[in-house]
Amino acid sequence: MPRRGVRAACAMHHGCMLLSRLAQVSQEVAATSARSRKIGLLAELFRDADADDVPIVIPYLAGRLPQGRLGVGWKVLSRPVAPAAEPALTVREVHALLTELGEVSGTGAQERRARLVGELMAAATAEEQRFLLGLITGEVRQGALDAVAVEGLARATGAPAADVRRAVMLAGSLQTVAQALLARGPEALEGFRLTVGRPVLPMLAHTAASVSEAVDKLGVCAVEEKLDGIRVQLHRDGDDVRVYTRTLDDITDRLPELTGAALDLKGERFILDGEVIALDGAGRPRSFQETAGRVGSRVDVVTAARTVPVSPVFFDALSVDGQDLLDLPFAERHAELARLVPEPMRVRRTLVDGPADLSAAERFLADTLERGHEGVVIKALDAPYSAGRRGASWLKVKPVHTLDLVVLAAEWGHGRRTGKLSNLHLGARDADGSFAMLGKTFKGMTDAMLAWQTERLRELAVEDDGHVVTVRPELVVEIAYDGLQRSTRYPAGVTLRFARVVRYREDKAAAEADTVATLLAAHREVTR
Ligand SMILES: Nc1ncnc2c1ncn2[C@@H]1O[C@H](COP(=O)(O)OP(=O)(O)OP(=O)(O)O)[C@@H](O)[C@H]1O
Repeated sequence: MPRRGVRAACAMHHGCMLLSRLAQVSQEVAATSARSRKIGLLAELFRDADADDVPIVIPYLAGRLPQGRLGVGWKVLSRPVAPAAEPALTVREVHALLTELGEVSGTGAQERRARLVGELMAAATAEEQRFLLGLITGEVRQGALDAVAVEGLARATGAPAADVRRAVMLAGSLQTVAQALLARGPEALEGFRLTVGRPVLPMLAHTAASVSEAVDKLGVCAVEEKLDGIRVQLHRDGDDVRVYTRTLDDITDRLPELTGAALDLKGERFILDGEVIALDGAGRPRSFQETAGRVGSRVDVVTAARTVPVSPVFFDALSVDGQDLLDLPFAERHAELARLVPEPMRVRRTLVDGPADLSAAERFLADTLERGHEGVVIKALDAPYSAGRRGASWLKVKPVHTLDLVVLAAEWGHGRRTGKLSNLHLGARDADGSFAMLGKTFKGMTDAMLAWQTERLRELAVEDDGHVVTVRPELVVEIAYDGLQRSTRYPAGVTLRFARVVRYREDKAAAEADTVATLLAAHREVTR
């Protein structure tokens, strides 16, 4: 520091934000539990911010690193460095340096990383050092920051919050919308329209404990089979077909079957929402790993498609013939879907006439489980498509409960597992954005999973004491368990019984993991 290139770029923008401001606001937002105060703090920050700083400011406030992994360990980070007396670092300088840090590789990488961290810390004040440490180790997480930021942006720019939310869902990125809003004002929101070829975040479901609970809540509803495959969004514009995952990755090339299916449909322009799944000759689902393998690997697509062919099964239509259907009630969207997509390519469903018709819904669930699927999704017929949100109008019911937890640390294995990171420390999200450890498991992992997790966890490591490797809390893993038991050794006062790994959920971010509160609510009998 100072890094000349970055400084020069910054000097041209008078509004270049100082890191000290960001650190200060971050602390204030964390310290208050009042949502309106958080919104006010963020609105004030956004008003002062340069539009180009905002795509950095938002993830840093939320505790996310846009660079992904930095490869810097605790040993390097915790080395004491005399702090700067005066704040001078800009947010953009820090971002450039962390980006450079993330790109360091090859021989001498460790020394080079240590030197960069030293430079960064020496340029930071004591308060900024604390902020950076929290950011890099992933300890600082502001849960739900994005929702508060949407409101803050609305207040700072005078745009209606609902319009900002809709733009974010259509853009699939809060940062993009924030930048456009601050650069051009509320009119910029008109640029974010549903467009064939541009993916939007999918609508998600809440959990219901039983079919009757769901039908009670929703009244007249559709009960649909819940297929345990991979969520896909299919876009067709003439001959151009694109397939996106739930995290908006383009996987068109990996699933040639979907391009074929899209081109066979009668419509020329549409966006469909559904699941892709590998079925056996009898139409029963093959293992989830087989479906996931098709989506996860790019190697020899032709052979893969021959050995494990997958089928698309659609359940919603977002756009047909250039008409945006998002705000239409589900019943009307489904009518469009049925017009376009023939029966075998749509999920099975039954319509239920409210609680009086409960037995029909229960029979449908039993039949769906019988056919090897994991449960049902029960949907209100009058609800719009709330992209990117866990709408209250989709409720999933599954007999087997699993948890999506975050790996906090892992222990080096023994015997057959020497050299592998084996025993996982599992955490659930807590109200303050941190993670509470719920227990450990080394069960349920295949050899391939062990090898994979060892490699991934080493990349995320922040500390290794030779026994336990502490990692940035980023990997989400799906855990099956037999219940909870009280334990004073864990912060939530409970631990999982017979926890075992089902699969890694790379499609989920740590912020989407299950919370301590929902876990305790689901096991009230243990905690009472
Ligand atoms: N008929 C259906 N309607 C909606 N989603 C379905 C349907 N069948 C299967 N799904 C899948 O179920 C998911 C909805 O569950 P949810 O939004 O809670 O995500 P999730 O946490 O990944 O769910 P889970 O962990 O239960 O698989 C969808 O993302 C989709 O992939």
